[in-house]
Amino acid sequence: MGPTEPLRLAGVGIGALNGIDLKVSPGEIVCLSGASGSGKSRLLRAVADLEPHAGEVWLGGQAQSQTLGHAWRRRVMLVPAESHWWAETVAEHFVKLPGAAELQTLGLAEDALTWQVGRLSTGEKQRLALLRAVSREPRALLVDEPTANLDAETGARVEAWLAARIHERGWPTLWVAHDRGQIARVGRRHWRIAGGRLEEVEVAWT
Ligand SMILES: Nc1ncnc2c1ncn2[C@@H]1O[C@H](COP(=O)(O)OP(=O)(O)OP(=O)(O)O)[C@@H](O)[C@H]1O
Repeated sequence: MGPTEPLRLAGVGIGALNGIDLKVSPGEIVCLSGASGSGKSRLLRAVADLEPHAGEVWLGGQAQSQTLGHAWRRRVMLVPAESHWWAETVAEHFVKLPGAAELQTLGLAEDALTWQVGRLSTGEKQRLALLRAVSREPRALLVDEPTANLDAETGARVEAWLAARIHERGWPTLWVAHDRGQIARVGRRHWRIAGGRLEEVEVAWT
């Protein structure tokens, strides 16, 4: 059983967004959408404490403002649209190496961990960055368009795998998505940023 702490945004303000109150329960996926440039990524960066912002973010009883940035991000883990890679090979970026079955589920070659980072395609980077984040056992997840660079079939696999991990581990999750089908499949709640405001949209169950 995973941790069971909610993630709570209390009066968060960044850029054009102000006074955002949002509670994400353990294992719950809240989808965020909005036009390009509306502030989705910045909001995730604020929740990850990567940009100065107004308001407070809570992970259970722990306040972001009372926690060192790196310790906070170890728990409230952001997987940005463009992942960062600093060492030469893929495996060096993992604290705990994923098994062959997990690589296969994500459509990755079984020797992908031995690869040089420089040869990774955009979609391979995206999948390996998700795997890396999940394998670090965070307490909450922030994912920015996790299937954006993938073909439909691989995207569907990654989506199902990620949603299953989130539910299994009990991570409260903010998931930036554009695809209505994806939002309906993974999210119980959907918030859209429009005109500098966050508004709740009814999730169309299919
Ligand atoms: N550090 C910053 N200071 C000021 N403005 C910024 C900063 N970072 C981003 N912005 C601006 O804030 C707005 C929101 O950016 P953000 O990256 O959050 O958009 P987004 O909704 O994620 O868009 P996309 O879907 O294109 O990724 C953009 O107009 C961007 O140029």
